[in-house]
Amino acid sequence: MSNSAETVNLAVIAGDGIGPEVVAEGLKVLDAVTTAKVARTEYDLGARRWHATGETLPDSVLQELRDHDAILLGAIGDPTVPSGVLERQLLLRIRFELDHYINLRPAKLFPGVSSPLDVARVAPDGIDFVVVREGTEGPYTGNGGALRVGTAQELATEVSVNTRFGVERTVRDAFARAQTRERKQLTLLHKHNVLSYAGHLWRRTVEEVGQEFPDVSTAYAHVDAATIYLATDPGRFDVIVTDNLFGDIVTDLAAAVTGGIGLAASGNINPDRTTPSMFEPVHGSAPDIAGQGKADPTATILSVAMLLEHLGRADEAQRIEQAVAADLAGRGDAVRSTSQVGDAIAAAAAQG
Ligand SMILES: NC(=O)c1ccc[n+]([C@@H]2O[C@H](COP(=O)([O-])OP(=O)(O)OC[C@H]3O[C@@H](n4cnc5c(N)ncnc54)[C@H](O)[C@@H]3O)[C@@H](O)[C@H]2O)c1
Ligand SMILES: CC(C)[C@H](C(=O)O)[C@@H](O)C(=O)O
Ligand SMILES: [Mg+2]
Repeated sequence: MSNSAETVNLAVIAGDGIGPEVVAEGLKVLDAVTTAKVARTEYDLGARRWHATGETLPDSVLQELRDHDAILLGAIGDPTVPSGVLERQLLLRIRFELDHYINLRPAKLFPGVSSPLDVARVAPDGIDFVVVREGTEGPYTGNGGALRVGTAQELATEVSVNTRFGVERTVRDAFARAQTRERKQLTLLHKHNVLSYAGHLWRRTVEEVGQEFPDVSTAYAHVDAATIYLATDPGRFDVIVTDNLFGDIVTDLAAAVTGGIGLAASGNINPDRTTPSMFEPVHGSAPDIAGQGKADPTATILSVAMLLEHLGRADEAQRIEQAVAADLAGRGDAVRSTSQVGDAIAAAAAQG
């Protein structure tokens, strides 16, 4: 339980595309539910700033971010900026510099939410799992290069970096999460039939760390087969642990089968709490619907719940989850704007 008088120093990066639209609703719900004094600092980062100044993430801003209790991010990325510039130099830089080694992505099918799957047939007991995605290694480290660019002899490499240290801390975190859940089951997703060096490190680490968690059962699936199971038998998963890239891909699929990307929340977490963790929807800036009030803010609102939970305000997080669950149960086919969804959830959360 939290001290209701506490101040939460929150850094807000609304970002690009639908980012500002969904963040506004996330903050609306936060204000409706929390008794903490929220001191917000808004950071103008993303495409607008890059065009205006050429800056992505100045060192001084990164330093300021460190002084907050948590960060709320909307989305980064814009078609007018070369692909990868904002993603790498802004978003990934924050995740790496703040050592967000756990990218936590719950996938839960809420009652009343329609899935493209025939859930009654393929997941009669429901879908409720969490992906523990490694957040600071894998092919995301920028370890690679290109030679003879633009020629017929062009060569490009993108090396996946996996350290025992990085894999072990992720796997241990995933086991610990599995231990708190009813089914206590951990599945490693990898591709050790082909990616032998990294795959065997992950497999051995799961075997070894698993000795510390005898009550957690373990399973393994090659990531390609896992996409089959996510579509045909998603109820089999409880906690998934996987590397950075596989985790990115399977969490978009996980979102799709649990009602859509507009509902999928995430946390970039530093479990050691040496830096502020950052919470954001799994989705991107959705340039195709930006500025139209069509974006579903639910993923951001659920990310705010994860943020509150992380800050020890579990009761407030639960109130948001309950308000979202009630809203989802009653949604039907009605088309509502981004702010109408936010208003409804904020009102329910305030009462809860
Ligand atoms: N964490 C992030 O900031 C993040 C995550 C993913 C992608 N991106 C970036 O976003 C940009 C667009 O990427 P993309 O198109 O591949 O992925 P995207 O997630 O932005 O969009 C994929 C599809 O989902 C829809 N969608 C996304 N969020 C929605 C919401 N809240 N409500 C309703 N529909 C929603 C979009 O309209 C689109 O059809 C790229 O620059 C990409 O690099 C950023
Ligand atoms: C935009 C990109 C760097 C990011 C990722 O790959 O992690 C996104 O796809 C996500 O899922 O948060
Ligand atoms: Mg992604």
